[in-house]
Amino acid sequence: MNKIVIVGANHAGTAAANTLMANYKDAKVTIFDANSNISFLGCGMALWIGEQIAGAEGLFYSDKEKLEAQGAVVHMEAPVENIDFDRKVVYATLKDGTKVEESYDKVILATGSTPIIPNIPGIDLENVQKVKLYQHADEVIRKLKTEEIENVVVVGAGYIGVELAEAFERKGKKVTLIDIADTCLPVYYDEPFTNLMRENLKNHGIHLAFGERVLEIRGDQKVREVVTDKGVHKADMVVLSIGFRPNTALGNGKLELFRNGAFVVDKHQETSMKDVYAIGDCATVFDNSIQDTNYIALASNAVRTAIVAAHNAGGGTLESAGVQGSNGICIYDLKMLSTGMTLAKANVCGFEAAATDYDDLQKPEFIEENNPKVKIRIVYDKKTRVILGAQMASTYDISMGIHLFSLAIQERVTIDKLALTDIFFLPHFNKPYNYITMAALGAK
Ligand SMILES: Cc1cc2nc3c(=O)[nH]c(=O)nc-3n(C[C@H](O)[C@H](O)[C@H](O)COP(=O)(O)OP(=O)(O)OC[C@H]3O[C@@H](n4cnc5c(N)ncnc54)[C@H](O)[C@@H]3O)c2cc1C
Ligand SMILES: NC(=O)C1=CN([C@@H]2O[C@H](COP(=O)(O)OP(=O)(O)OC[C@H]3O[C@@H](n4cnc5c(N)ncnc54)[C@H](O)[C@@H]3O)[C@@H](O)[C@H]2O)C=CC1
Repeated sequence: MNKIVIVGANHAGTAAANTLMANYKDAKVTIFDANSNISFLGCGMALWIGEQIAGAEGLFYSDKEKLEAQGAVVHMEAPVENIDFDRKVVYATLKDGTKVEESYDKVILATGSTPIIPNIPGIDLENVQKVKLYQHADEVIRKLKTEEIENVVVVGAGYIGVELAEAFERKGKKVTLIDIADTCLPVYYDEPFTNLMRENLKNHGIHLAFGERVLEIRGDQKVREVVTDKGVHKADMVVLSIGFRPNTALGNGKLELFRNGAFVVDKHQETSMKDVYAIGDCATVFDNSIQDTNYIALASNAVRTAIVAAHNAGGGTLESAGVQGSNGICIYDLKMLSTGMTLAKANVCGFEAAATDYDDLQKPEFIEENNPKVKIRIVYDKKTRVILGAQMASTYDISMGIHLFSLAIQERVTIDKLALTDIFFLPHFNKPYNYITMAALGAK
């Protein structure tokens, strides 16, 4: 028997448990999670808040019962308080207060992340909201139902902030979106693309306050305004979305940490200590675009890293292929996708990088319906010609295209090889001179 304890059972922990129980019959899996629910798809939070879906029911895909039906022992509302890595024992408190000690052969840490909370005055005022868990979204929705929430200020115009700004606007709120950077989504896109999203948000009446540093949140008991270095914004609710911080307190000085505090793992998802694995938002990833260790908090990475860890902890051998941080967003029908590095980031990282851009229609001009504009940028290394990143935007569903670039970065394909890659043509779908080919051919 191989005793495996999984700490944290959201996307990463659940995927690890499923993989173990499907493939390793001798694995005795015990799971602890501090929360009362698991598998909440945060990606559906904006759709739920903006009432684009009927409710939250469909945003869960697993629970204690499903995991137990496969053979796991699952403790919910049972925070793990300490791990003795030398004795290989996990210490937790169960819901009824019972203290338990669970020994293991292998432990998988899937403790995820928590939202970063800025250290500014007024942060504890009523109606200053975090947005990570199901409970957070539920609370926001309950408060939105009251008449008193008219002005919503979203701090952080990354993926969560932009998605929630749309959701609040759909609910008829006056929305201000603040970012310390001078644009939205700066982590994922270069200026030609962030400009598209900026215009999109502005055209839907969202007030943009980019390049502003939040100094203070003011109110009586409840929040009333947000003060930045450039002005004051009225606020009945403030939503904080300035990124995630990995939850790694259980490492307790024993495990090597990355610069942001994430558990450093190798390509088997093993931490600096043997038989201790870490997956999902609490761990690092190998980023193929920079060819180095990085931190990229995504549910997609959580699932993949979990599969790798589960096979290695279960007794098999599986190496991660690394990741490119591929991602996408859809705001009022504008779809944007990116993978790897932006040009700006590549240059900051010391690459001699260049970008090749192409704007076109999705299909030949003679297709008069459902034929929107598309925009693409491919970032490559001028010296090696290796593709480093790609960005795409359209109101057309071009999302499958970004996977090609994800694989290209993973496999270190050059821009010249991509230019000659066999890309099919059918007018119902695309052009004979496909924009991917055209952008690649345009590389200097
Ligand atoms: C609003 C929103 C939208 C998002 N949209 C997307 C998207 O579209 N695409 C995408 O790829 N990603 C998206 N993400 C990111 C994605 O949700 C995270 O990357 C993902 O949740 C990471 O999963 P995880 O299991 O590693 O960590 P978490 O989801 O953080 O789960 C960690 C689990 O560990 C438990 N835990 C922590 N400490 C302990 C302890 N000491 N003892 C016991 N249990 C513990 C917690 O209770 C929790 O259940 C979104 C996130 C949010 C908030
Ligand atoms: N569609 C998707 O794939 C989604 C992915 N996610 C993931 O969840 C994680 C967390 O998302 P976010 O919180 O949106 O992080 P993020 O990293 O996407 O964006 C954070 C934003 O906050 C800004 N910021 C940082 N400090 C600030 C400050 N003090 N004041 C004002 N602005 C500040 C940054 O400039 C950045 O624009 C990310 O890894 C993200 O990729 C979240 C939602 C959707």
